[in-house]
Amino acid sequence: MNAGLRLPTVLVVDDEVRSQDAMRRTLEEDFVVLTASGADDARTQLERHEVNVILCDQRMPGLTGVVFLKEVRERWPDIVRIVISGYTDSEDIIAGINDAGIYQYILKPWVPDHLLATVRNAAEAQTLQQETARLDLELRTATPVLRQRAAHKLERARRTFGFDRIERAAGSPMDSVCEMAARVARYDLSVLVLGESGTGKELLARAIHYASPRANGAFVVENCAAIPETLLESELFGHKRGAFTGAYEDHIGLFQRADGGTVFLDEIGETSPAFQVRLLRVLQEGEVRPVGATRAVPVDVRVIAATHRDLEQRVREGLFREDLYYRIAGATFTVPPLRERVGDIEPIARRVVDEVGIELGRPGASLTDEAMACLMGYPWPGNIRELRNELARALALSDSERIEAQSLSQRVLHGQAGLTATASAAALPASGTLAERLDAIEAMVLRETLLRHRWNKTRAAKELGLSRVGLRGKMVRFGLEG
Ligand SMILES: Nc1ncnc2c1ncn2[C@@H]1O[C@H](COP(=O)(O)OP(=O)(O)OP(=O)(O)O)[C@@H](O)[C@H]1O
Repeated sequence: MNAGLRLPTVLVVDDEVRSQDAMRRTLEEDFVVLTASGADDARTQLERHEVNVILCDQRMPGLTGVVFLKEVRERWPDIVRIVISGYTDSEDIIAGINDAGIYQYILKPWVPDHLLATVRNAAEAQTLQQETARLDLELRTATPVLRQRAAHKLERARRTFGFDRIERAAGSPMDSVCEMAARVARYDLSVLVLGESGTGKELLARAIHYASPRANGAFVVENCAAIPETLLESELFGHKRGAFTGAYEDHIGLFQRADGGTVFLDEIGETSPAFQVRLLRVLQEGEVRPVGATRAVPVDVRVIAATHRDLEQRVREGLFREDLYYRIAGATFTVPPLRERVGDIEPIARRVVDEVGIELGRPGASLTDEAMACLMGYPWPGNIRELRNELARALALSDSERIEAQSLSQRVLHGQAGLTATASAAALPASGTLAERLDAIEAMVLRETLLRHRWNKTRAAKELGLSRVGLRGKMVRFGLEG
């Protein structure tokens, strides 16, 4: 161990002292280990120390680990979250995996080597982003060898978070969104990302950051709808000790922490007029004044905002300030819902199964063709987030590493939402030429019928009034395989 290096800090939250001790012994060579026996204790530790990784038991007095980690995600989004649980808790955890943004869950009884490897990987993922903030200096001042190393690290971050990370099929509507966004990324314009929940707005914002000259700086995320307004101001702009009850120490806000980088303000449409005034002032003046402070601090950040609302409509209704709207909407992108880009389902599902497989400790997981066909026949009102939850649940319930159609939930299995919604406006593609929209509907009907007939082409063709050869031709055209 090198005494000169600062070890990353892990906070272990467990009400059993024996488990705390066992984890401390496993981790203490590589990490500074803090412990807490419950949520209150953990909050105090998080307020006092800079924690890199949190390891939390799912069974806690008063609330579950996942619920607590959701709060941690909202208040301290940079901390990597790991939950430890018994097998019987898995349904709860799966339901909360995305909400709480859990990096991994570890099953009890845990094995020391596995626990240590998981926490090491988590800490590495966390430092990757922080390291990029230091690269700028390194790049400017370092020897050629160090400069090369810094450039290599930045390249790694770009690969992890860049436009290539946004899975899509060839010719997807996301191609033009990514192409335009990549162009805009180079300039210091504010960006507004519109789109339904779970469509990948944050992913697009991250890709813009890493394709921008600010890539060496931090990318910080704040969900404006997740915390009460007073806390939001203090989170973004910081506060001075004693500014309000509970402000025991000075707190540096996200704008200052992201100096030189990008702040992603999610759900901006939910903010109040009073908050909008404050934000507008910060953006106009390029400085923040922490709550309770007398002096303002200059900050240099690019703002990318996102909302699932129709923001122009909210401006017309007087719910969102017009001047702020024009300030944040330097360039606007709309991420289409998944049902309008059915072709993207396959590559996204493959990526998600890979990721979820690793998160659940089952790497190498895959989908049968029948399961994939079910995914493609369903309209995904909750978009990619719903797809992710569905696949995590299906993999957890599968006996093998290959997810069968039978492991999918009833609504996805029977394409029921797809079938009923085919007739409803909700599933109809809302953009594209008439021919493109009719194609999307035709593909959905074919998929659903084939699925019901378990890919028996003779029966599906009969029901649809097609010849077998005619059906085969359409299947090739729409890329449908049983
Ligand atoms: N094209 C894609 N390829 C792979 N994964 C994707 C893609 N789009 C979204 N995802 C994944 O889907 C999940 C939801 O994406 P993200 O959080 O970016 O959506 P969002 O629109 O910002 O959601 P919300 O509005 O609810 O905050 C994330 O896990 C993200 O990694």
